[in-house]
This record gives sequence, structure tokens and C-alpha cells, in this order.
Amino acid sequence: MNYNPPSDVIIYDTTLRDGEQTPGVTITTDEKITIAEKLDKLGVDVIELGFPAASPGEQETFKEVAQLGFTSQISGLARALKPDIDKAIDADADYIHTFIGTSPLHRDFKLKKSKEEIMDLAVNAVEYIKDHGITAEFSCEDATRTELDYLLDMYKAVEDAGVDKINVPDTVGVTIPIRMNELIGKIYENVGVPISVHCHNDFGLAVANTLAAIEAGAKQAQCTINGLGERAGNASLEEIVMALNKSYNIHTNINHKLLVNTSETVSRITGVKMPPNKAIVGENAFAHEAGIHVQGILENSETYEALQPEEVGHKRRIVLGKLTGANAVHAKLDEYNINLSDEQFDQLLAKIKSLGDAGKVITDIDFRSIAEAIQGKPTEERIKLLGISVMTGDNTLPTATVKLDLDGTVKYRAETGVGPVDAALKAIQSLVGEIVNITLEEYHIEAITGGTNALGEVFVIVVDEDGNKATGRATHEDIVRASIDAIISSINKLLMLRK
Ligand SMILES: CC(=O)SCCNC(=O)CCNC(=O)[C@H](O)C(C)(C)COP(=O)(O)OP(=O)(O)OC[C@H]1O[C@@H](n2cnc3c(N)ncnc32)[C@H](O)[C@@H]1OP(=O)(O)O
Ligand SMILES: CC(C)C(=O)C(=O)O
Repeated sequence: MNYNPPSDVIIYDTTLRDGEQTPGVTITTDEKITIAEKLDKLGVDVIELGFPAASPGEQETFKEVAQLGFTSQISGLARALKPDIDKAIDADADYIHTFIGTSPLHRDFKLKKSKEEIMDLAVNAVEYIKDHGITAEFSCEDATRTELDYLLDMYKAVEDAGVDKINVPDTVGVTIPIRMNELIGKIYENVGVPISVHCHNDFGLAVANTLAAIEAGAKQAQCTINGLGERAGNASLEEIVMALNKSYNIHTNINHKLLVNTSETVSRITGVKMPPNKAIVGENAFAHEAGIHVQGILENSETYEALQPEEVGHKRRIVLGKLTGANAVHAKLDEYNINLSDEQFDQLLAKIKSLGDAGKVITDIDFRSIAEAIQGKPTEERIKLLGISVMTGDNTLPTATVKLDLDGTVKYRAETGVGPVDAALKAIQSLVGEIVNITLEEYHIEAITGGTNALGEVFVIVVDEDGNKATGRATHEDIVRASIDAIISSINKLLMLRK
């Protein structure tokens, strides 16, 4: 095994190029600017902004963003063809990443060119970039499926042509860490310029392969925020950077505290939601439910956390459910300054367990309202439903009129929506907007008896502008009414916080 890790690693972010190749994702100029600003603040060394030859619009966007004067270098991808490189130069790229497929599959089926022809294209491309005084990075596309001798010859040829950095892509994510380590070790022995890697995640090994390459001497990691990219994506920037920091003590210029915020921005703009269990940035990355874990965390968070949430701009969450233990409940009661007798405490723990057994979600606000109900405190309802009327049908715009008692004042609002429930929700949102801004995070409806007069049970989770969540549940023969009752009950719980 090769072990020549550098003391610091260059982060080359390709969220705006390979990340934009995520099926279904397109990023407008303004959105590219927003993401590029975040990446620049995050401290990435190079931003691969796009492929200027792809279209006039892509070239214009590239030019606009490249002129914003970021600290990060701005790179453009180009085939090993002069017209592509010219488009990148005309778009003001200060760095050009050029590439050509080198594996037998790419040579014979895609490019239909000999090894020599491909080498000539690569050398000419690098020389052309360097003649323009621009930083040149060169990739042998599908490097991990290319014959080793030919691969080394290619990299040596572009080194002679003056390339600044070579990149080793595992284009279809087929390699494994030990092979990546061997490959980079061989390139490191034979080529003098800094080595970069670009790993795809087809077998879930992109980050492991990137780290294996760095162990063998790679100086740069190409990666994306949230692991976005073609097919199963690329190596995730946040995972690489934190593994380098924590497990290898290798420095990057990344400001770790901005990782979660950057991830959220990219997720919102691209519409690609992170699974809750995504490392570093997922909603559950620092969430704990099991009683034994929570007790450990409360004593010393390192018992069950490899890093502190604050280090990456995240927050720790203690989640309540059937696996909750007494220590967690004590901690929550302390947090909310609620004093219970031993008997009340046992009732509360039993209630949490029974809700958990029934598969119910228990937010912190639900917890507070259950604890206060056990204390015998009357639940204050700042919002009361006084009446609703809905109009819907084939040729009618669904409309709902809602009449509420809001802190003692009677208010009405009519709104339209895609259906009566949507219209009613909009009317409620607008009525309560002066005291709380709510969004509906989850909505489920279930028929709990049979027939057309079945009882419908509606379950909702609403979120306020500070991210506080409350659940609401209501049952009624009329599903519009059940929906409104559930939403109002959840808003009343949220408003408890503002007492
Ligand atoms: C692994 C990666 O992620 S690679 C980057 C992928 N990104 C993109 O493809 C960017 C978006 N692409 C596009 O807009 C278009 O494909 C363009 C503008 C680049 C090219 O469009 P077209 O000229 O219409 O060609 P098309 O896409 O159909 O085919 C690609 C051509 O480039 C050739 N080619 C592919 N890669 C390279 C390369 N690195 N260097 C030189 N030629 C190449 C192919 O052999 C094919 O040649 P042909 O036109 O003689 O058949
Ligand atoms: C252009 C190269 C680096 C690429 O995206 C790949 O091979 O996956």
C-alpha cells in the first residue's frame, strides 16, 4: 500500500458542472451565482463552473459568473478540441480542464480513434491552453479502465506539453480503494505534476476511493456538494473534507462551519433533497433517539458523535420515541423548565413510549404540550375555528372561506387553491400570518372506517419560520374539516412557544 498523503489537499468543486449533470437538474444563471458565492465563501480552491461549449447560454452564464471576482479560481471543462477551448477562453476562464477518453471502450466505440490520435489531441489541447497563459488540467476520462502503460504515457505526454495538474477520473465508479491506491501510487512515481482524482459513486465508493488516492499522494480532490453528479453522483465534498480533517489531520481551505448552509442552498436550488441519514449534512447526522445513546451524549457528546455538530454548522437533536430513556426526558424537561412529580414523570415517559409504539412522531412542541397537560395546565388555544365554507366542483375554482377567533378577534379570509383543503390551508396561513408564518411539512389522510361516510384521520406537521415543528391530528367525517382541525391544533401548539 502506498502512503504519501500531502499535508493539505486542494478542493476542486464541480457542483456547477458535474453536479448539474444530475438527471433532472438545471441551474439558471442567478442560481449559479448564488451557489458560486456560497462555494467561494466556503473556501473551495477551484470552482468548475460549467462547460462553456455546451450552448451560448452556458457560455454567457460562465462569463457573467467568471467576472464576479471570486477568490476561488474559475475553471471550465472542454473537450480536447480547439473550438471547445476557445469557448472557455472567450468566457474568461482562468483555468481550463480538458479531457479525452482513453480506455479501450472510449477509444473504439465513442471516439473511434487510435491511441496515437488521442494522445495528439490531448497534447495539442494542453499546448493550446498553455499558449494562452491559462492554467491547464488534463483528465484521461475512464482512467481506471485504461491500460496502465498507455495511461502513464498519456500523463507523461501532457506533462511534457506543460500541463499544470493531471486528473484521474473513475468515470463509472468501478474501482475499489486498494486499486485506486495502487494506480495513484504508480502515477505518483512516474509523473511530476500534482495529481487530482474525480470519483463517481456507482458502487457507493466515491469518497473511499478519493481518500485512497489521497493516501497514495493525490494532491487534489474533485468533488461536489451533497455528492451530486451523473448517475449515482460524485464524491461528496463535505464527507471528504471532514474525513480529511478528523481521520487524517489533513488541511483544506474549507470553512467547515459553512458546510450545512451550503448543502441546504444547493439542495433547495437543485431540488435534490438529502436523505436524512446523509453523513455530515443530513437531518439525522446529529440526531439521537435511543436512550442509551442519549444518556451517553448528555454526559459527553463524544460517546456517540465523531464530530461536534457546530463544527459543520449543524445542530444536535434529541428525538423522542419508543426508544427514549428517562435521562432524555429529564434533559428535555430541564430545557423547557418544566417541573414534574415522580408520578407525573412516569406518566409522561409512558405516554412517549405508547405514542412511539403507535409509530407517532413526537416533536419538542408535542412533548411540551403533553407535559403541560399532565401537569394539569389548561391548553391555551389562541386560534379557534368559528366556521368554514368551501366551494369546489368541475368548472369552479376551489375556494375556502375560513372564520377564526384569533386572540379574541374574529377574522375571515377567502382563498383559492388546487382543491378545498389547499384553499383552506392558504386562508389559515394568511389569517395567522401576522403572528406566525407556517408551512405544511407533512400531510397524511387515512380513512379509519369504511363507506362514503367514513371517518377521515388527518395528520400534519407544520413548521414555523424558526424551524420549530408541531404535529396535529384530527378525525372527522368531513376531510376538509379534519384537515383544518389538525392544522389549527398544530398551530396552537407552535404558538405555545410564543407565550
Ligand atoms: C464524463 C463527463 O462528464 S464528460 C462531460 C459531459 N458533459 C457534456 O457532454 C456537456 C454537454 N454536452 C454538449 O452540449 C454536447 O455534447 C457538445 C456541445 C459538447 C458536443 O455536441 P455535438 O457536437 O452535437 O456532439 P455529440 O454530443 O453528439 O457527440 C460528442 C462528440 O464529441 C466527441 N468527443 C467526446 N469526448 C471528446 C473529447 N473529450 N475530446 C474530443 N472529442 C470528444 C465524440 O466522439 C463525438 O464525436 P462525433 O461528433 O464525431 O460523433
Ligand atoms: C470530465 C471527467 C473528469 C469526468 O467528469 C469523468 O470522467 O467523470
